[in-house]
Amino acid sequence: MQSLRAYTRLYTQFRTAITPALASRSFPVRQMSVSLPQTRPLSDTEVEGPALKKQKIEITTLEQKDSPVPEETATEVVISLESAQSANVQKPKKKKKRKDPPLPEACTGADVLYQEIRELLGGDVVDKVTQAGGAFQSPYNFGEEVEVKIETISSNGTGIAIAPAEKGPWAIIVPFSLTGETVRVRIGKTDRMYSVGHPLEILVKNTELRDDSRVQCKYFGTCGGCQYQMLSGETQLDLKRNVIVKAFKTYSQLPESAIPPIESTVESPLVYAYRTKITPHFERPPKYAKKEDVKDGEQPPWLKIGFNVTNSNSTLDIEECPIATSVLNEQYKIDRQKITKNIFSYKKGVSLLYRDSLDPTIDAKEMMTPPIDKLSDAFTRHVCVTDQNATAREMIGDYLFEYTAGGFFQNNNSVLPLMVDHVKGLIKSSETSGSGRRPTHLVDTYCGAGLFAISLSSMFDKVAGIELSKSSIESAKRNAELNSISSEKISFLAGDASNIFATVKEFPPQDTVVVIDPPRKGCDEPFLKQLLDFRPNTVVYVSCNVHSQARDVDAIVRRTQDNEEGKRYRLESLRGFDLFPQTAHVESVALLRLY
Ligand SMILES: C[S@@+](CC[C@H](N)C(=O)[O-])C[C@H]1O[C@@H](n2cnc3c(N)ncnc32)[C@H](O)[C@@H]1O
Repeated sequence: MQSLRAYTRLYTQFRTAITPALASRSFPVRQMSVSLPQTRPLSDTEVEGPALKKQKIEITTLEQKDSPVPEETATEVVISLESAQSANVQKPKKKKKRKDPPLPEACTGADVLYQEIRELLGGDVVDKVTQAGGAFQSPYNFGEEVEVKIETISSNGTGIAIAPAEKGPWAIIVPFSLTGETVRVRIGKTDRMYSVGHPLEILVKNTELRDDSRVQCKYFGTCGGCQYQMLSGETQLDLKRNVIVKAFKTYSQLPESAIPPIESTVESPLVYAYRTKITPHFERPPKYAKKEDVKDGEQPPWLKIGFNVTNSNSTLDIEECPIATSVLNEQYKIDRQKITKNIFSYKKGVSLLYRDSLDPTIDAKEMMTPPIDKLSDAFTRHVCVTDQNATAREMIGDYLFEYTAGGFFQNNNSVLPLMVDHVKGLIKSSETSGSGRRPTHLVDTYCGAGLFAISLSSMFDKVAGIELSKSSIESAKRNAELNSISSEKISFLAGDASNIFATVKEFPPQDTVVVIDPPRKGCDEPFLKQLLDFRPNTVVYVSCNVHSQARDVDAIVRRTQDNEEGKRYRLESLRGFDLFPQTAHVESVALLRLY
């Protein structure tokens, strides 16, 4: 009888929590529309930055789930509770004390957030709570509504509030909120030392920074792609500079005197319609779906094609993404209709690819044969490539790059020439502030399709690039050919970045520049060891994750300082580039030189 009461209580709690969701399938959209601007979405995957991954919606227990709650899942849970009631009710098993999951991997988004929460609550306090087994014990109930005041904006772009003293040390992270704002939130999922607070209404706005009329996307406030559309460009650049400052404070132990003044973040010429790759996704039809649901090609409510809802694994249906280029949006619109029509032919969820490309049907050699008529419509026409294995191409500065559409290439080509020019300027400064000599050799590690190796090649006598992806190396070789760089001068190798040093033994380290542009996790120990053994005069470290960059730069500087003999690296320049406007992501370029 007692167990039955327990089930009934749980069932009632559950119904109370999900009633708003059942009233509207787009629960979070409704919630956000109360007070936050309705606007736009985006994003994508892998090593490059803003990431929206396709994930299956799977909700098992009330405690585990976070809004929004899809109706079909709610029904499933109700059925299972009812069948438990009618069956021979077994005594619920005593819950085993759950062991806390391991700490997040260093330098990941989860780790950065945890470190920032530790900093706010106090490391000792957090350690005490953790030892007492309370790191995942939220003082709030799931679904509870509370008012919170935002203390700061985290590096991932969400506001962080601290729970009042009587609740104990705890944080609430609130997407789309700003420092100083008071927000009414609905408590969602719990993580290590924090709860997610879904914003319902901003009671006190930070009018100095926020102007909701800036928002250009109707999905903004719900979609997980953008965080900053309500801010001016200038504020976004300042926040990103601050992310670099914090990263070097937290992830390097370099003294302040060893960190140069961090320059202002370089603005992207395009702040909307800049993104050259998007990867929206959708799930196969749910079990309850019927073919008649797709009447006259109309999209049924259960079909969501788009990106993830912020802080959630569920998909938000998105018709267009204003930060993506127009050719991507045009193709995506057409495909949405086709997918809807054929949705019952999909047996699995799908992640789509949209890549902006110069028209690949035009002969590339012809494009690069002088005189290059850059004004010709045919040569500058952009198309959308959707086949992962097809070739995409773009012009960066005076160089043409081809690559496999599904492979890596930077996603904002409007700002790339500025970043490449900045790297050129850093290298040139060797002649004045460094060795006083022109560096003659370049090693481009993690080179992808050869962006830096090729763009910088005119500055050097010899260039070598290395990259793990064989298809990217094929592209890099072809790009050297397309841009008429001889194989005597430039070579590319497929393999682990650390292997390059064995192949460039004839490169004079004192006249060599090494460019490092690793994936988000940064460099591994074998790479750092080989780099430090080789000891090039100049290192330019480009990164889409300033936290792993700060850790690696620290290792490079301190390990040469610890070595009493010989020269030491100095961090000479640090600057952010806004490759991802409207989001919290920043690309960072560091210069290290041996003295
Ligand atoms: C951030 S991308 C940079 C690519 C290139 N520099 C560019 O800007 O286009 C990082 C690249 O590192 C490659 N990569 C990942 N792990 C690697 C490893 N252990 N050794 C060499 N390359 C690696 C990835 O395939 C990816 O192309």
